[in-house]
Amino acid sequence: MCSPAAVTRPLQLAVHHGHKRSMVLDGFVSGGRRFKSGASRHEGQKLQTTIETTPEKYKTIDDLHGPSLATTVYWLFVKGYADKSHAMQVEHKKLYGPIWRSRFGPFDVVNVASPELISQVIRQEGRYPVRTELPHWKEYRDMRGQAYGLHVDKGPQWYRIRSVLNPKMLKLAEVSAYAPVIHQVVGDLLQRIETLRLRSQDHTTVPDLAAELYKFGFEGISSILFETRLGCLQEEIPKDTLRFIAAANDMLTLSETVLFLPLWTRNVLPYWKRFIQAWDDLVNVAQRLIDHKLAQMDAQVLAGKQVDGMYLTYLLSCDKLTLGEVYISITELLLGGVDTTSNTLSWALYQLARDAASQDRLYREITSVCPGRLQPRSEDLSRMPYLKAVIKETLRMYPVVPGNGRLTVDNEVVVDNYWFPKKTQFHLCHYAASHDEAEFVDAECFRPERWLRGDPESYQHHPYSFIPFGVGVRACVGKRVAELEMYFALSRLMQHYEIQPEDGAPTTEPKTRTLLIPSKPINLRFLPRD
Ligand code: HEM
Repeated sequence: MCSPAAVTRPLQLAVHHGHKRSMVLDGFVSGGRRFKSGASRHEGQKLQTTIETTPEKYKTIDDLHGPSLATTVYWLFVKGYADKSHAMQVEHKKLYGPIWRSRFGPFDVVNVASPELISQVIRQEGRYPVRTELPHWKEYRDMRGQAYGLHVDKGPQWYRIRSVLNPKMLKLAEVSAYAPVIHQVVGDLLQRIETLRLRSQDHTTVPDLAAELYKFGFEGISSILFETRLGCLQEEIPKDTLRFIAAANDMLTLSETVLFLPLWTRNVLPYWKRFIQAWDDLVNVAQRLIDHKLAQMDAQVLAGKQVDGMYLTYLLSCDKLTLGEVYISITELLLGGVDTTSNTLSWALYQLARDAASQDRLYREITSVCPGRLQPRSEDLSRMPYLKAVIKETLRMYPVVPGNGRLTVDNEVVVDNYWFPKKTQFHLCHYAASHDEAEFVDAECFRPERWLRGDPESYQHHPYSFIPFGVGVRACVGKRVAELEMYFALSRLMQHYEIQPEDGAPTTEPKTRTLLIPSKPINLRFLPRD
């Protein structure tokens, strides 16, 4: 039961599964010890030395426990974890401990599920971290002679692209420039919610909220990336936009399927052809929108006018990427920015609807900072700690990317006294880490308060127990934009409506479809505030 009183239990800090030797990783003392609660546990102590022990003294990947192929098949298809791999992380951690090996056909993966071990992997990720190989994406790019982009390019080439994409995505001051366009899109979302609510039988219920928020996510990120509106939130969605939305969805859904299927199935089953078609549609629409912007910019230059704009204008005019790289980069940013933001918002609203006290506290904070339904500005957000805490707590409970990856490329690594060769695929179990009771007391309960500094219910946790956007140079490039979209959407929805679940609505569990999404439609009641 998620009772408020239970939160005050102090964090239990146990010595992590008997591993005592301190290890030097990437210049930081890491070791098996867990840090005591408080700031010091977050400060790795810099040392000059390197791993002193020779590989022979370590255990190897073959010493790791884990499910066999048959056991994995049993878990996935008999026990029903095929669409619950987030929950399988938790169960496997209980069975095998915080590090285990899974083999499934051609896949051979080392899972790490404690914050300490996740930090050990990340700290050895090198200068140009790689998440995983995407051979099917590369094959498509090669077929069409396209640029590789963020997900396929590696090493210095990846870093070059990433360095161009970063500044106007990750710097807070730069991202604030997108506030007006995000507010426009939030305005459309509010209208859409109002229309749907009034159209419902009880004039309050909006059915399948996640589907509406998906359109919001698509419109929001497109309006920044393409500097144009696509009309996703209109009653009649333009045909090209529908094709774009369908292509993004198909590509992401089919990406997993085609990776698992053997090559010979491509001539028999429809999936590979549909995967190619989805990519073609995606890139074609993106290309057309970008070419249109380019033509506008050329016209401005010819007319002797100043070329001004936002993200796309910057990418097209900075001369640091080829046009082909701009096409692919913008498409990849779009793919990263739709479901992630929208699903997080869906879960936040789902939890707030069920927790009147949290919703009330949030509403009071918003009205005190932005009275009379004033639109929040970027600078107002620093006075809205509870709003930020709500989003953090949502991402802790429902990390939309429930598992991340790191493929060791340049070096062998040592994790938890095991030595791993180059080309080892690690799976970082974000979900298991952020649901660990030792890190987050009453981990299954929604408690935004735990993120408030100075609040009696706040406490320290290991920094790697909560990394929903990843960390380091490869971390999410869209973090700042995602946060701005979610803060603005949530605060303005709260200004206009009190939200409630439908009467007798059952709890909605998450399921994994690469991302962590609701397993069934979320229908919520939107009651207008005075
Ligand atoms: C709630 C929202 C979001 C969450 C939780 C999220 C989470 C993540 C995570 C966990 C990664 C992997 C990081 C790593 O490997 O360390 C990632 C990568 C990425 N994300 Fe996001 N993301 C979100 C929103 C966005 C948005 C809005 C965009 C686009 C503007 C975006 C674009 C990307 C891209 C392009 C990458 C790959 C970066 C690279 O490989 O260099 N994401 N995201």
